[in-house]
Amino acid sequence: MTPAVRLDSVTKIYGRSANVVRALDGVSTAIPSGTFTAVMGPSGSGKSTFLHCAAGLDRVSSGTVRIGGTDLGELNENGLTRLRRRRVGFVFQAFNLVPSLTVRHNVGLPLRLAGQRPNRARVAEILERVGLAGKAEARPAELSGGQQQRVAIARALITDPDVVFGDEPTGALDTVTAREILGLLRDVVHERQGTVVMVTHDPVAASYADTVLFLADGRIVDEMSAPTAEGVAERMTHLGAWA
Ligand SMILES: Nc1ncnc2c1ncn2[C@@H]1O[C@H](COP(=O)(O)OP(=O)(O)OP(=O)(O)O)[C@@H](O)[C@H]1O
Repeated sequence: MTPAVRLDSVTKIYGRSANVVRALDGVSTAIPSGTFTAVMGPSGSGKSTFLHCAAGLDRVSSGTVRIGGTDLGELNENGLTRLRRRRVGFVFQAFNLVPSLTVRHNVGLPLRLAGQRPNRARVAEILERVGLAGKAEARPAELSGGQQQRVAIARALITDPDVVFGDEPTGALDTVTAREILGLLRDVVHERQGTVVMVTHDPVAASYADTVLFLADGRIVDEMSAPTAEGVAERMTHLGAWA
């Protein structure tokens, strides 16, 4: 089966001459559909760069990135924009909802941007799935942080994307709410055969994933299946993350 996301020998270089930073250095990995993957590593190891390159938010310096078999390097800017709108969902630490729009309109926004009219029943179904039935007409400011992140997850799912990318999606939430959001992401993956790739600093968050990829100095240095928070924390300590 075609992986949801595949990177082959991906290198990303920032800067030039004396100030060159090799943020990704020959990264190859295949993320199967229907899995939840966490990306961990010390500060500066390349996690955000990995996420941005894998999601088509940033171009790679060399190597290839494929989403569901589409080589992103072969797409022009319009093609890349279309792919990001239709085939990729994003969930950020800061929720990034539009304050003036209702929950229903926030959730339908990716479809509108893609030139489609959001189907009310579909929006209602997604809102129910994320535990927000009855909040369709609320505005973001009327919701708790956890509820706002649920709206962001619903918005990420509305296009039925090949993959949802999360950048510290629980970083702004209290522990209990973070656990609920992680449980929701895990359920989405397992019930809908969705695919989630999440960058996190938190070993407990990573333990909700099926697989953890460990980055150090722009390379994948380890991979852990069925992770436990303790196992992930121990691995991070060996990488010098908390030295
Ligand atoms: N736009 C940029 N210009 C120059 N260097 C950059 C840029 N973005 C990232 N870098 C460098 O690339 C390397 C990897 O950065 P990246 O942000 O991907 O790491 P990270 O693991 O996400 O870090 P953190 O956990 O601190 O967010 C770092 O050395 C960083 O300084």
